Amino acid sequence: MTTPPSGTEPPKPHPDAPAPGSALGTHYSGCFGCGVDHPTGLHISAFTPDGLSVEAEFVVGEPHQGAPLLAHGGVLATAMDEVIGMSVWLFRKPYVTGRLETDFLLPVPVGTTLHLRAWCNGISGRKAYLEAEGRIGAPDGPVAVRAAALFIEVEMEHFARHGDAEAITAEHHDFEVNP
Ligand SMILES: CCCCCCCCCCCC(=O)SCCNC(=O)CCNC(=O)[C@H](O)C(C)(C)COP(=O)(O)OP(=O)(O)OC[C@H]1O[C@@H](n2cnc3c(N)ncnc32)[C@H](O)[C@@H]1OP(=O)(O)O
Repeated sequence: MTTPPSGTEPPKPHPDAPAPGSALGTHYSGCFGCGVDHPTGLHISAFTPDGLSVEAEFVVGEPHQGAPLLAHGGVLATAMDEVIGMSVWLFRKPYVTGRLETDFLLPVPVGTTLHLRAWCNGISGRKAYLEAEGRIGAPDGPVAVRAAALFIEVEMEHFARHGDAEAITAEHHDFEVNP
């Protein structure tokens, strides 16, 4: 379910994608994954090396523990969901996570810098097929976490109908919500 149908081409950068090397802002200041105003969130900040994929560093801290001095798997899955969500946002359409598969390959001690990377393998209709990995200590370090995801394209109206329309219009002036 997270593998693109055969024949699906890898996507090309959107004409309005950020330039290679650009930092990516938060999609919502209150987001648990990337929100700058979230009091206890992961505060992931990322950049795109090529307008197609996303890279970020996440330092595992004491608030992220499951077992003593080891990262909680759910926190790591959240970090993967976040960088994958950032990468699909590069295609300039709103998507939500439909399915997220996560493999935990190595324990991740508190104090570790996880080097995260997310990319898209293909888009077919409303479905985007994405992957991510988290490597310990360096961009070419050992892979500790791997994820595969199916994201589903929605209308901006999805967030207004199920969430907070005013917060969306306040932070997304480039989208028309509930015209
Ligand atoms: C302001 C900020 C902006 C930007 C905001 C960016 C936020 C990013 C945040 C990080 C990412 C998140 O955590 S997002 C939050 C977590 N996710 C959610 O809350 C999503 C909750 N689920 C839903 O709202 C819904 O189930 C949807 C939208 C995913 C799908 O509902 P729908 O629109 O009615 O469409 P539906 O017909 O059911 O599905 C469309 C196609 O996808 C397939 N499909 C759907 N779900 C799945 C699934 N889990 N596994 C496999 N396949 C699936 C269906 O079989 C179908 O295939 P076919 O029959 O066409 O072949």
